[in-house]
Amino acid sequence: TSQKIFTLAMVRKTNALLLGLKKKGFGEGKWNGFGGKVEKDETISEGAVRELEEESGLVAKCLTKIGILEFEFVGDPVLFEVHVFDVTQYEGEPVETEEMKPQWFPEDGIPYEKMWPDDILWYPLYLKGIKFRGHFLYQGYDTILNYTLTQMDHL
Ligand SMILES: CN1CCN(c2cc(NC3CC3)nc(N)n2)CC1
Repeated sequence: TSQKIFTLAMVRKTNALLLGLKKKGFGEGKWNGFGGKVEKDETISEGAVRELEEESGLVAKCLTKIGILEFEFVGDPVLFEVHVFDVTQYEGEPVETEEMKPQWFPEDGIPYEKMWPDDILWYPLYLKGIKFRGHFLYQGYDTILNYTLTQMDHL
């Protein structure tokens, strides 16, 4: 199988999480962190910083790798590998862009029903500061056939 590397930056402040409503493309209509593809000439974290600024206007000053999520789709040989980062120090205020409409959510008010089905499984670990590696087998884009989610001490 081939692997496509993506980034996902989760921006947090005291008891609140910044999510963006994806306005077009993959994941349209879902709330999510900010991210995209990693270009050939950049590291994964450089890609995460670039996508966060492109999609939200925020400039990450400090980001921590907190998870790796692998997504497999029945019948599709391409494996998605999503590198998840926690951003606690940033410059600027979130702005709506062509891609994303940003909104702060309280940690106990995450709109899971309007997010990818895997989020409700790994967000609780993320919000407790637990680093994780997960592998999800999807059938289509709405059904998780099975998954593994493992706590990691170092990423
Ligand atoms: C550039 N993006 C970043 C976010 N990303 C995903 C995917 C995902 N589930 C996969 C079944 C699709 N779940 C979350 N939370 N994010 C896809 C690629």
